[in-house]
Amino acid sequence: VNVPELGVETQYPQELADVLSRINDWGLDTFKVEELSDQRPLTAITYRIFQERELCRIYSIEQSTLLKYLLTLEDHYQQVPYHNKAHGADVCQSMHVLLNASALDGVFTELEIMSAIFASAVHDVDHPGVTNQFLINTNSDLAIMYNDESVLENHHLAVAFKLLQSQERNIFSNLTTKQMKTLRKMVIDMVLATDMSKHMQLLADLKTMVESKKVTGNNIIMLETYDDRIQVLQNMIHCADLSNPTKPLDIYTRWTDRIMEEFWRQGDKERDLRLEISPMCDRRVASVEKSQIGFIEFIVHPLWETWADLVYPDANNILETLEQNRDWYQSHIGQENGALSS
Ligand SMILES: COc1ccc(-c2ccn(CCC(=O)N3C[C@@H](C)O[C@H](C)C3)n2)cc1OC1CCCC1
Ligand SMILES: [Mg+2]
Ligand SMILES: [Zn+2]
Repeated sequence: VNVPELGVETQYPQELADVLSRINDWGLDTFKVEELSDQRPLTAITYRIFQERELCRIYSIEQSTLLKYLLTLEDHYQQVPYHNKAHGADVCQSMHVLLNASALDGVFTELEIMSAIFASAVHDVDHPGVTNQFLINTNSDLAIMYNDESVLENHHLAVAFKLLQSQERNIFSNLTTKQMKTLRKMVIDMVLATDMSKHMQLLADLKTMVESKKVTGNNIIMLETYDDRIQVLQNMIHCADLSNPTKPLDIYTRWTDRIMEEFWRQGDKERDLRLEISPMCDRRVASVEKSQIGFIEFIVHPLWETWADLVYPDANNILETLEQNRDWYQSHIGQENGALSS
């Protein structure tokens, strides 16, 4: 079965190839891929990463099977402002770059790498654009199904694995039973780690690992146990999920626009339901810049500072960009949308 060169049909083959040639760079413009791929950023980016890492050859994955899975996966991302297929594509590409840190050279097996790329691509599939707390507060079917515990993250995993059950989409059909068992466990552990409620524990464990960091002669991290290996991958996908503030400013501000619109729509629902409006979800008292500064100060910078210690000096530029972006938001408090800044 012949497949399109870039995995997706496009009226702009040369431009799309040019943007995708930056697949290994931290500043790849996911929005440009979204526009040039006819709204197929997740398929285009993930397909390119599988090619880049020769995963189809290593695991005998039919390219047409991979594309069928990716296109169906992409169609199962909902049309919400932020947690849509572009976010899935962005986290997948960010993870791909983080896996390339020289401090991690040769550390992870190809199966662990494929698990990490797959986990990132699927990590928010079928996200409804509201938080776990909202689903719990509104007695949603999903909260009932998952007993209020990591409701969204459990759902993303169930959808992702269910899509694999059809033979024409089963990209892992040529893995051994043991490999599939390992992949499934690692993907579950990584996606569950993207639940914000796990953040403090993840960060505490990462700090402990950094303090007792063991490296080889050429400064490569040594990870002996499964727990150590999965802990690094869990923090890695969490970093990728919280990477917007570390990207070039023009890209970062577009993600901010999207997350705020998603939060404000949740606030609109809460207002209509006579529920208390969640923090940062009331479009009438927006302080977009202050929210981002708080998000960076309390969550993103502590996490990325620790990650930068672990892979020192590979993430230094990322940390630098994060600090510059924080300063930019600091100097732009209350200016942008002219809204009353509380
Ligand atoms: C570009 O801005 C953001 C980008 C990403 C996030 C963010 C936080 C945690 N995650 C991981 C997923 C998650 O757990 N949640 C639960 C809740 C925090 O809502 C998040 C959206 C999803 N993602 C937050 C961002 O900004 C904050 C939210 C509005 C202003 C400050
Ligand atoms: Mg999520
Ligand atoms: Zn996410």
